[in-house]
Amino acid sequence: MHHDPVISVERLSKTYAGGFQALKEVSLEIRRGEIFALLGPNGAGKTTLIRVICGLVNATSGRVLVDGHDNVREFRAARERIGLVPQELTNDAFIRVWDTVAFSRGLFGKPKDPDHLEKVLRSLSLWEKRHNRMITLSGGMKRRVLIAKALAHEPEILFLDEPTAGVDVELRRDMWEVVRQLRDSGVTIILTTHYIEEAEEMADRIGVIRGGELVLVEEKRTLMRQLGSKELTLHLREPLEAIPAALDRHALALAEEGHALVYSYDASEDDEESSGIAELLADLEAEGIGFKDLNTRQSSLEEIFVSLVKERP
Ligand SMILES: Nc1ncnc2c1ncn2[C@@H]1O[C@H](COP(=O)(O)OP(=O)(O)OP(=O)(O)O)[C@@H](O)[C@H]1O
Repeated sequence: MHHDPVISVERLSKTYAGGFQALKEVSLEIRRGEIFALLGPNGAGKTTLIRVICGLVNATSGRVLVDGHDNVREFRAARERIGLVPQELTNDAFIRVWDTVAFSRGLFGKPKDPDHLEKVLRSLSLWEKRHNRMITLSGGMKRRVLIAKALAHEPEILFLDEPTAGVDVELRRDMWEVVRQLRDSGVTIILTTHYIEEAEEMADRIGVIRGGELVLVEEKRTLMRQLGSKELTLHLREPLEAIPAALDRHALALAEEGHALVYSYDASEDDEESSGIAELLADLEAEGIGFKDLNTRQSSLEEIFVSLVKERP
């Protein structure tokens, strides 16, 4: 993957006609070939940001470059590089799959290219359904058709606005696989989601938007390493009133009214030696503190996200 930006968003602000400011000086670079997940609570501005980048809504200030093209002054050049999979399923119920996908390509003034459409439909496992009317398709198939429509004009960048909202777990996994294959074929993907699990599973980088502000942009791995800590909980045979001084050197806390000891350590130090667990267990034994059982857990992206969204300035 290269690190040259395929999209540059520069100090973008959007105030809607009623006076509501939906975006506040958002700056962001999307790297060519990555999967970028935009996370944020309801009303945070995710859809607004996508719509401004795609040129469907005008920014109040700031600018967007798509592959170096200003998305307002060079609208056509910018827009033809982008495919957008919208949130809602708004399709003519009686149109046939092939026709609706071909129509989408036509909207961009691209010449007919049955070979390309075949490739797209096959990659989405829609080839057998190409003569079907939309109304005869399952929800999952309909979503695939939306993706096929967005890919019909051969965009380099694909926006997916909550691609799996309201779909069952199986279909969600199925969509993830489709998105991964697209990325592997060289398409840059930007998706918005409410599902932390989705970002955790799919994204190379994650952006968190809150109240119109981009509060964080980070590599998923870095994020999980920096913020993800592991906890070891020991359920004690006898409750403790306080942590003995001999255990001071360990990062311990008492829980469950003295019935449990919670030890926190860095999740990136996964080997026994650097986690300090061996020393802790030795010290516990020396102190005569016995435990019934122990378990570990790692903070997930979900907790990281919740803490980010909660801690308002
Ligand atoms: N056309 C509009 N006129 C006025 N306000 C709007 C308009 N569109 C959106 N907003 C407001 O801007 C804010 C951001 O909306 P947006 O749809 O971008 O959020 P979102 O992060 O995509 O939310 P969700 O996750 O619910 O889809 C919301 O408070 C919304 O009410």
